[in-house]
This record gives sequence, structure tokens and C-alpha cells, in this order.
Amino acid sequence: MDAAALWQRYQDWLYYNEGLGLYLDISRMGFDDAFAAALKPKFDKAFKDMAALEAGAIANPDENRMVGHYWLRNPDLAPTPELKQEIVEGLAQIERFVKEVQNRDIKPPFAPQFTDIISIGIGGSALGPQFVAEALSPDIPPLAIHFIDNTDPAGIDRILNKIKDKLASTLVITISKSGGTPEPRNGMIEVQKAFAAEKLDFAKHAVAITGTDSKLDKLAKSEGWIDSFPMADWVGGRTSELSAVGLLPAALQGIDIRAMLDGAKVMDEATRIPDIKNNPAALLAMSWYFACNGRGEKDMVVLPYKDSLLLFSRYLQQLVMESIGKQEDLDGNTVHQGIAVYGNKGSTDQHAYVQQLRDGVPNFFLTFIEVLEDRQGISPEVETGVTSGDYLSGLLQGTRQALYENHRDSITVTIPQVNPRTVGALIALYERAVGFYGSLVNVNAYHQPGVEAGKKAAAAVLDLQQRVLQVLKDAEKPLSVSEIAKKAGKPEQIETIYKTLRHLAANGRGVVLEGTLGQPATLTASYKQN
Ligand SMILES: O=P(O)(O)OC[C@H]1O[C@H](O)[C@H](O)[C@@H](O)[C@@H]1O
Repeated sequence: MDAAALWQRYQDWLYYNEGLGLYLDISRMGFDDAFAAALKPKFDKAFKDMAALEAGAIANPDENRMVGHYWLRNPDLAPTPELKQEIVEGLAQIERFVKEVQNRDIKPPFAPQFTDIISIGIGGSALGPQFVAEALSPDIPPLAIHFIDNTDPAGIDRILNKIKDKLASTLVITISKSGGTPEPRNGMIEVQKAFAAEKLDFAKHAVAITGTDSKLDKLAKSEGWIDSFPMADWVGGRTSELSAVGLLPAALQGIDIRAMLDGAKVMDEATRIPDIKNNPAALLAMSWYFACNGRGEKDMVVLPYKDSLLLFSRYLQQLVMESIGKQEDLDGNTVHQGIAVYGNKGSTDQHAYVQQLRDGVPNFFLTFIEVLEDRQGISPEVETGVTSGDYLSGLLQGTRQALYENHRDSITVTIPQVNPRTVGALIALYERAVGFYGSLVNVNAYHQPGVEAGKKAAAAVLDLQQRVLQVLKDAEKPLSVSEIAKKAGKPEQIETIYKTLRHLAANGRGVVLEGTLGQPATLTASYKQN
């Protein structure tokens, strides 16, 4: 396409949202008008599905649940007065709590005020808060946040060592929608023990964000934690950033949560318009459908050219992949859908893997996130007439062009500034695009049945570990791995048993291995009480 035609195409497809100052450019995706026209019937259905979802339909049929994250930013949309009340009261509870922490009406027993937060949660109960903290937390926040988002003992130590001297002024927020996920439970127990070791009353430092009457909610209430913030059944983990999950930690860091909600609301309004060309989420979903051939054939690389948006791709990874990555469609056909998402930031990644994107296997499409404002205030020049920000902008444009010349498609989302409104809007934009895309490819975008398989298998491994330890404790002499497997009644699990023994031996858990480590068949194991 010559320069004039390309410029025309750019203008023809450019979307601009006046209220947000947000642009979306899909001109460098290789679809044509016929493609867009052919998708119209699918989009008509997607718009209808979305309207029904917003009106309170059971949009997550497998779990028999409504999907209500859009109501969070406009409670008037909630399908019943009770639900509206729940949302309004939820926000009021958050704001009340934050005010009381700021006023020191809520304060720790042995310090004048809270200075730090440990946020414990995983998946949807971590990724949004992490993304928003990185994007929006002030350089010197009123409360500094630290995340425990795994059951890695060394990772937990790292956080605890970092704030060892500040435990007395640390607020612990444990976030788990189900209230039963093992990783945050383990993190919470370890943090609780760290408080006990310092003779601090954990309950006076702890709040929960969880489903009403979940295990965690019951624990928080029975132990007298400071507060428990309810998480609605109709908000999925990966779309919970604008519920208490994201709003409470954000507000405690001094982030304007009303502005985040407002940005999302404006975007929700824009993405409610049932016309592809005037709906940025539909334009995104259409572009994904084109790139992926409706079958996940290409990966989505997300490159924000702004350090503070570093975690956006990680956040989107869950939002997109857990929503779209499905074995079956809504009619029960095996489809193995999905779109892989990765990325960090530009221009940093240009000095890493962008080489492959330009020249290597063309199995991706790129999304540039551009921020117009370089920094607050005037930039110094690094060369005559040129600032660091000019470089960043030039590198983005140059990469977009170099990729296009080599037939690599890209989308560009441009925001005026990274602020609570635009971050709220970006979250809402992608939530809606994922919902539309789910409809286009006919999958339930709101459940995650595949995650359960790994969880069940992990529980079985821990069960087996108990049996193995019992076998060793009962044994009178060292046993080979196959003898242990037999005695545990699980000969078919010999490899898992071997790996469990190796792990226990490496961690001072009483298991002693003898033999040649690289040759499992030569090994014997015994148990020695520590
Ligand atoms: O918030 P929780 O119930 O602890 O769940 C945390 C995460 O774990 C699960 O495995 C799901 O796959 C995620 O969608 C969820 O966000």
C-alpha cells in the first residue's frame, strides 16, 4: 500500500475517545473492508450477548453465575436494587476504612500508624493490584505495598526480611475470592507466624477480601481481624481489579480509585455501542480475530512504551488466556481455543526479542501502548532539540514501521498519560474486548475448568507424600524407591515418589537418601527424626 493509501487507511480506521483522550489505531492490521463486513453477524450476536450479560443473564453457564464486573463502575446498571446496594455499600466500606487508616482511627497496637502493606493473593487476587501499584503508586506512597503471590518459601522470606523491622506497622491484606486457595493460605499462615514470633497480635493487623462465608471470611471473623471486605460471586477473579480486590490496596496507596472507576465507566459506555467501527473493544476483538484466524494462530505481544505499564502484559496474560484458552466451545465441540499473550516494555524489549519479531517466525501480532506525556515537567535535551522521550517515541514509531514493512501486523493504543482514569479505561477496554472475543469464538470466557486439573493433581501429590513418610517411619531398614512405592500401595506413582523423596531430602525433612543420586534405581531412603 502506498503512503497516501496507508494514511487514508489510518484515518479511516482511527478511533478516538474524546472523554479519555484515548486513540486506537488498527490500520496496521492486514484486514480489509470485506473481512470487517463478514464479521458483522458474529458481532451482532456478541453485542446481544454482552447486553444480556450486563442485564444479569447467567453469562457463565458452567458455574451458573452472572457476570457483573461492569456494574461495579456504574451501580445503576445492577439488575436488582439489592445488588446495587451491595456495590454502593462495598465502595463506602472501602472508603471508610481507608479514611480511618489515614486518620489513624484504625492503627496498629504498637505503632502510631500503618506504614506498609503485605498483600497476599494469587492470580486474579494479585495481578491487578500488582499492575496498578506499578502503574500508579506515588513514589512515596502513604503505605508501601509488598506482594506475596506464591507459596515459594524463599519468596515469602524475601518480603518478610525486607520489612522485618516494620511488621509492627504493617497491614496484611489477604485476598482470595474462594477463600480456599492453598498458596495465599500458606502465605497468610507464614506471615501470621512471623507476627507471632515478634509477639505481635496478627488479628489487629489483618484484613480479608473474600467471598462471604468462605473459609477465609470465617477465619477472619473468628479470629477478630480488623475487617473483612466481601467479594461478590458475580465478579470473576481476573475481572476483579475494580472491586475491593484492586480498590482497597490502591486507595491505601493514595491512588484515586474514583478516577479509576470513572475511567472504566467512560470506557464501558464507549464499548457498549453496537457498531464495530465506533466501539474500541469491538475493533480490538476484530483485530484479534483477524490475526488469530479465530483459532489462536498468533500470539499477542503487548509492548507498552512506558516503564510504569510494565505489568500490563502480565495482567493481560491471565485476563486473555484464562478467559479464551478453552478446550470446548459453548456447544460442547472440542476447539482448543486461546490467544497466547506476552511482552514487557519498549524500548527495552527491542534490545532483546524484537529481533525475532522483525525477522523470525511470524507467529504474533503486536500491540503498542503509547503514552503521549513523557513525564511531568519539561525534559532536558540529550542532544540538540532531542529529549529521552523523543527517543522513546521515535523508537516506538520506528519499530512499528519496521515490523509493518516485514508484514508483521500491529495495533497501537495511545493514551495521553498514565493516570488512574486511563488505567481504569485500559482495564475496561480489555475486559470488554475479551468478552466480545469469547462470543466471536463461542467460548465461555468466564470460567476456568482447566485450572482445576493441576490443583487436584497437586493435592494428590501431597497426599502421596504423607503415605511415603509413613512408610519410611514404619520401615526397619532403608528401602528402595520401588519398595516404597509398593508399600505405599502406589507402584504406578514411582516417579512422583522419587521426586518427593528428593525434595524432602533437600529440605531437612528427615529423609536420608543413599546411593548414586543420578541413578534413582540405586537409591535407598530412610527416615531420621530431626
Ligand atoms: O481469589 P482466589 O479464589 O484465591 O483465586 C485465585 C486464582 O486462582 C484460581 O486458580 C483461578 O484460576 C484464578 O482465576 C483465580 O484468580
